Amino acid sequence: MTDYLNSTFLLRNQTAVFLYENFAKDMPIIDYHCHLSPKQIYENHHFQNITEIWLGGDHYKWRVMRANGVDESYITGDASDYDKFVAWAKTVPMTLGNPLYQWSHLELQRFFDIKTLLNENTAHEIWEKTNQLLNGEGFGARDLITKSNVQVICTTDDPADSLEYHMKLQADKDFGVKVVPAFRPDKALEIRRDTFGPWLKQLEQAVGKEISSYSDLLQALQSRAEFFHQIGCRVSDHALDIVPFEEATFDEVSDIFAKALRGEVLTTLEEHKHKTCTMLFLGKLYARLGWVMQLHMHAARNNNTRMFRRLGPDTGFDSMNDGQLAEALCALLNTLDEENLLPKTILYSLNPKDYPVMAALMGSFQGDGVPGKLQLGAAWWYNDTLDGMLEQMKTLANIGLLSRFVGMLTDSRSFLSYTRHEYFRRLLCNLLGEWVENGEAPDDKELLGKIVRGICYENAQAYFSFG
Ligand SMILES: O=C(O)[C@@H](O)[C@H](O)[C@H](O)C(=O)CO
Repeated sequence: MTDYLNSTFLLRNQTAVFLYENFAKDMPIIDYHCHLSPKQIYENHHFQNITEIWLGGDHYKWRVMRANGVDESYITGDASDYDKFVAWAKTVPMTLGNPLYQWSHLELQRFFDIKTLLNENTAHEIWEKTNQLLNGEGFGARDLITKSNVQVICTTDDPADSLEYHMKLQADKDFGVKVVPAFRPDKALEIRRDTFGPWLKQLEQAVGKEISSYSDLLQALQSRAEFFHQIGCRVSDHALDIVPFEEATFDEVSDIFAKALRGEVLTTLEEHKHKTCTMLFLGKLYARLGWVMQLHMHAARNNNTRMFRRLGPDTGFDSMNDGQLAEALCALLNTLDEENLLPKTILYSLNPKDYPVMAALMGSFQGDGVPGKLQLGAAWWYNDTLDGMLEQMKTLANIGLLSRFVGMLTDSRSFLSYTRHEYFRRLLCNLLGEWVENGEAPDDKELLGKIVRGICYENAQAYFSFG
């Protein structure tokens, strides 16, 4: 059997190998979007076993286990951790072709030095070896981050969050990794969801005052954003499953907010007016703070009502929205730009049909002397696959500037997912290497090295200015 995932994994030509070894492999990681727990980082959480760290919250794995016919009790149910791991081990061979197959073995190799293929027959030995290591020194959350050469971690945080653990981490001079929050005010926009009322109470607690008007809401959001800024936040994040754009006066939206506070049902039009007005307020706020605005668009979340009632969000029952994007997104960006208050913005869509639309639209708003002011976001979720990453990079190269791309992120809930950066860096170097060896690009190692270093690290360092 060939040495699986060997040193030239995904590097199919000599130029690719040279670029990866000399310019990509050792660059630090700036993980500017993830869902890791700042509490677990602060506490250097030690994981009981491989099931906790690998399967504890990873709905990517849960989805393929379901598709493989595994009973829910072995996924999110009450089966033992060992039985859940065996169920995953039985599934892994069936994932061949899905990046989970490569990621799983890459993680076993990079963190546990295990080169054995995971399957039902090897499950027990791998369970034993991984748990022995996890229960020893050097496998706490902080250790895994440090081993992965991570320099910055951007978690995903609600405006009402106390940021207790971010502050504790920043006071801890023994931990050399910067852990900063990202401002994710989705619940402020989702005015028709039943989460809105309870969340408003949490926000009132956080700002120490009642929120009884739309003006109060905006003041509270601004106050929290300024607090987040003090704690090092330089990026916001929005899940815009659809991009609404319905202009309305401040008074109209204030009336809509009052109607919601009275518990009255809002129309879709009223919801969209609220979302549009709030997004415009926040976009201008981000521009004034110098933040980056991330828009995660066209997810179709929580499709399975029965399972949503049972398990809640982010449990593997999401898919892609195939709606239209161009007009509303252009109106949002243009309205902000007209006041010279369009922030640095990263556009993600869960539907790759939107890549050329977003890449072309970006070109209408680049400028202000900021290289890559608008970014085509890294291949997201169902697209962070070999094909998806290549499609995103090729679209950006064809329509915009790949050289100014701020590169990969893990977007993960697992501390073992940093191998996704390696996977991406290998793909990037192979893409450039193929262009060189096909004669489509010059064999100019200085230029190629500058571009590779930029996409792997230097562009993100300059773009996010985390300090
Ligand atoms: O940030 C998001 O909305 C998504 O990334 C979502 O959290 C999803 O669960 C995910 O992690 C996809 O990688």
